[in-house]
Amino acid sequence: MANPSSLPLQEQKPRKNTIPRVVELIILFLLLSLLVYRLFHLGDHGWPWVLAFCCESWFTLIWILSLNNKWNPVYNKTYPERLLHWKPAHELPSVDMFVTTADPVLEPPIITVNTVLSLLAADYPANKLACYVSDDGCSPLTFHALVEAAKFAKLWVPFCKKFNIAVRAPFRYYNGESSWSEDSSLEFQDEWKKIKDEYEKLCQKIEEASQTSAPWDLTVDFAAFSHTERRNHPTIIKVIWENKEDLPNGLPHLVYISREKLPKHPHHFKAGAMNVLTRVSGVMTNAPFMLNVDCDMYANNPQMVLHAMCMLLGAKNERDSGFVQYPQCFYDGLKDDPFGNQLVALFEYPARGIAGMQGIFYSGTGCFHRRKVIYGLSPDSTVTKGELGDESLQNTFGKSTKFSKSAAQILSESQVKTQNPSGLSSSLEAAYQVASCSYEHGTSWGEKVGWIYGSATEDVLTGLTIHGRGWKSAYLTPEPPAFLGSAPSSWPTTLIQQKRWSTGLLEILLSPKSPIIVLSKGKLHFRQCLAYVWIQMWAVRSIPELCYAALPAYCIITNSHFLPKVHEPAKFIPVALFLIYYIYTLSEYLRAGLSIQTWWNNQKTLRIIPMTSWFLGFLSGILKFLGLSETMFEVTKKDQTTGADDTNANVGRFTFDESPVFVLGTTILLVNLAALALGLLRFRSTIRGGDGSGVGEILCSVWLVLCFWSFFRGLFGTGKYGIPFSVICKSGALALLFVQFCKWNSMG
Ligand SMILES: O=c1ccn([C@@H]2O[C@H](COP(=O)(O)OP(=O)(O)O[C@H]3O[C@H](CO)[C@@H](O)[C@H](O)[C@H]3O)[C@@H](O)[C@H]2O)c(=O)[nH]1
Ligand SMILES: [Mn+2]
Repeated sequence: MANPSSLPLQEQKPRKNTIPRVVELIILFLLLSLLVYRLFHLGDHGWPWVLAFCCESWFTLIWILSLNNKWNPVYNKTYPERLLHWKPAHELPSVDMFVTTADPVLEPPIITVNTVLSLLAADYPANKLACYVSDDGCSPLTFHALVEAAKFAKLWVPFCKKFNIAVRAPFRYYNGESSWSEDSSLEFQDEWKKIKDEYEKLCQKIEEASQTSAPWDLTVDFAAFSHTERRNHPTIIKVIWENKEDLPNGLPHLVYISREKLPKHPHHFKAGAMNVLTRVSGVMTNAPFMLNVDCDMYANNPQMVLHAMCMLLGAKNERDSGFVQYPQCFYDGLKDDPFGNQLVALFEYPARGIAGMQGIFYSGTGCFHRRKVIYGLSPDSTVTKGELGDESLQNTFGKSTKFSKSAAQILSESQVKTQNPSGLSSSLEAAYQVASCSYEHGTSWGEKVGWIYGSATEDVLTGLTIHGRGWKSAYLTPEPPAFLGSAPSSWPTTLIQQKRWSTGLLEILLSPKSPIIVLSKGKLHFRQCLAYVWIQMWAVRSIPELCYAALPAYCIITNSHFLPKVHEPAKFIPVALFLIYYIYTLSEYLRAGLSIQTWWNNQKTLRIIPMTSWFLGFLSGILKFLGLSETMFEVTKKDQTTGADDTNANVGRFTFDESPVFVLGTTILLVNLAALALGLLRFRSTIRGGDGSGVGEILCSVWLVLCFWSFFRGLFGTGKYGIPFSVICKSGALALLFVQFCKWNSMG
């Protein structure tokens, strides 16, 4: 038998992919044939033909990019049980765990508390872990909840470890009917009930505190919160719990941080919060690895640290695991993903393929970073004495001597553990210093080190910067999933989230940090660059999508055509494309274990989102580029349970509000309805052929109406299920304008 300590901690296996590849190439061939056909007939038709040609060229380009993404899918397997043979527990490296929260209303503290509890209970020596919570909401309620949570953790964590509980976020654990069977030991049953009671008390305390306006005594522990405003307050740092005796079976440190905020000062949203977390943890515990999660992403697999360590310590070459990313998965997802926001297919196909190149993108949560990578190191780079000099360090990392020392330790990879003989509180002064607004002034934070500023999708930008230095990243998909979060539970929230993402991604593409510029510096792989371009073009893709969607209606209204006629053999090209493409996507969904309904729901949203959210994202990205406005970060609302209550028929129903995204969507629907009405009036001549619009245009228009079916229902819905009257009016006016435009054009 092999010596267990010589077995690899991780393996990467390519995933067989022959049939999808062949189909992808067939689709590419068909797209190219369509383009050739169009080119040959360019002279015979008007501008709809030219526009169709442009759009289809674009779609072909996107197809090539997506083909590149999916070409070499890989699968990583990790062996946490071998890790313990490999290294005794007390030699495992430390990990600082970061949780960000920003708004006690949109992100109820009980959710953050559960995430924190799940992290504190991870299967890892407790004296190697520290948990830091950043609260951009500066909320005494969040702080209060965490203080109470720490008390509960003293029962919860030992209970989880003693009985090897699978799910360590109590709200999920106690959600199941009964988590024990008849033959569980009496001792277990007793503790189970006792702790369930305690958890209910905890929930009640937090609930009560959120009802009353100021239940806490602002004079004692909460004094720091008096006279604070969310956007204007000094730093607050509280060591809620400290593992003073350094016990491996104790409870990890728990620290609350609300960084300083001043009204006119740029705070860089989550990226700014992450940098403060990085620095405060640097002066306090300075672990070589950092895990970060959003407040709603609880650890669902207690071994997630061990799995990540297999990759971080077990990669043949350190450069192969600059960071380790777990997929974003969601709990209690609505049945059949009505809003298309559960991202399963995205994390199964493109993500796995990109993992086979330079590595998956950093996606903001469920990610382990090497601190030295975040501090700007390149793989194999050796740090010179000069760079470790005080002056150089302070220019890069700021004026705190304590922080500079900690950074020097990380950069020179000296194994000496930060000795904090007098405990975390001895670092408080330095912690306050590095969390202040002015600290980053004149340093490299947000530029070369830390989370990079300048995009609402700071995650993709930060990951790109890391790949740009030559690091690779690893994608881990253990079973059960490492982290689970809450997907937006409503349609407006989904569209707003997509808008933020597309804007943020476009911001990167248009900035000096764009992948194309990074590519020219030499360390970003070419195919990886294409993958970044693919995702960062989301917003831009709205334009050809909208144009192409306007074509069928335009042609029907003006009685012209942009598709081959029924009698032409060339008609088989679009028909084959349509059929093969949709069968291909359906097979992807089925292989990933998703339902046909999920596939169809996703296909619909894949048409709606680009034409609505991404288009608005495009506009705000361009405005920002022209310096006319600043982009914002609208925090996504988190619900504790979403689909759990299946008896409620309205769960997953589409709701609408007055947002411009709905004006766009409704307009597209109305235009197509108008076109179809006209087409029906002319139905007989349409069927007979001639040079006017034909069956193809009608079918396309019908298809669009099907894709926008939720909007169709919204026209007749009442209350929040109906599209607001003002939106219908605006859309009606826009639709009329479009019809009028078509008429002018056909006359001119
Ligand atoms: O000023 C801010 C704004 C947000 N956040 C936190 O950032 C996280 C993500 O915000 P959320 O509203 O949940 O956005 P999502 O769109 O769901 O987040 C995805 O997309 C973001 C980039 O747009 C990434 O940062 C996230 O990690 C990724 O999960 C949450 O923990 C927030 O508390 C802050 O700490 N400060
Ligand atoms: Mn989120």
